Amino acid sequence: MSGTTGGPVLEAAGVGVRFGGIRALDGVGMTLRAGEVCGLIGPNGAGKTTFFDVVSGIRRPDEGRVLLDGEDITRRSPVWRARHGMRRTFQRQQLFGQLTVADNLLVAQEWRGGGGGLAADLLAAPTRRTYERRRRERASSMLHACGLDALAGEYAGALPVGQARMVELARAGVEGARVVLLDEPASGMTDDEICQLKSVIRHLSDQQGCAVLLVEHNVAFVMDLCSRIVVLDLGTVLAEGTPAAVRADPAVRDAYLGPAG
Ligand SMILES: Nc1ncnc2c1ncn2[C@@H]1O[C@H](COP(=O)(O)OP(=O)(O)OP(=O)(O)O)[C@@H](O)[C@H]1O
Repeated sequence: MSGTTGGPVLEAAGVGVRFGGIRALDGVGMTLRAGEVCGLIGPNGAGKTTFFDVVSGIRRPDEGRVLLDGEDITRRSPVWRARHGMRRTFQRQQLFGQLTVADNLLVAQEWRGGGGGLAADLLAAPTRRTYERRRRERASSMLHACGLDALAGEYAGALPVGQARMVELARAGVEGARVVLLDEPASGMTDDEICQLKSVIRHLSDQQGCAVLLVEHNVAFVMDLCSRIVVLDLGTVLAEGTPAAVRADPAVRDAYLGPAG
C-alpha cells in the first residue's frame, strides 16, 4: 500500500451523466488526495470510464462538479486540465507508434515550450539548450524508474502490449503530473511487468506526490496497491473504504467480487 497522503487535490461532487434513458453516473462523489493511490472498481457498465471522461474533461456531466485544488474545473477543457497536471491513460493504447520510446517522453514535455520562444529555438540560445537538457534528463530518469532504459531507442509501435502500457505510464508521469488517471494499466501485462507497474505507481505517489486513480479488473492488483477503493455499480458509489473493508462488504461481493472475493 502507498505511504502518507496530503490534502485533497481532486474532488467530484454529485456527478451525473445520462445517455438517453441510461443513467451512466448518478450522484457520484469522490475525493482524491496528494500521494494517494485509489482504486475504482465495479462490474462492466458500472460507469468507471464515464467517470474518467468527466474528470479528464472529455465529457461534460449533466449534473455535479469537478474541483482541482478547490477550483471548479467542470467547464475546463481537457487541454487546460493537462496543463494543470492531470494525466490519463486509456484502455486502448495511445502511444506515438512511429516515434521511439524516448521521443514519446520528450514530446510529452513539449507543451511548455522550449524556453525563450521561437527566436531562442532558431538561435539555439542557452535557455533553449538548458530546457532541452532538462527534458532529456527527466525522460531518462523516468525511463529508468520504469525499467525501460533498454527500450529507449525502440519504436513504440513495435512493443508488446505490456511494455507499451509501461511506456504510457512513463509518459504520463514524466513531468508535471499531479493527478494520474489510469484505465486498466495492468491489462495484457505479465506477472513481472505487473510487479514493475506497482513499483512505478508507488514511485509516482510516494516520490512525486501524485494522486493516482486507477480502474482495473485485476482485483488482486488493486487490493495490493491501493490504500482506498471506491466501488461503482450501476452508476452509483456502492462502497468505499480500505481494501479489507471493501472485500468484506456483502454488497460488493454480490455485485462484483463474488463469494470467493
Ligand atoms: N457513448 C455512450 N452512449 C451510450 N451509452 C453509453 C456510452 N458510453 C457508455 N454508455 C453506457 O453507460 C454505462 C456506463 O458505461 P462505462 O463504459 O462508463 O462503464 P465501465 O464501468 O467503464 O464498463 P467497462 O468495465 O466495461 O469498461 C453503460 O451502461 C454503457 O453502456
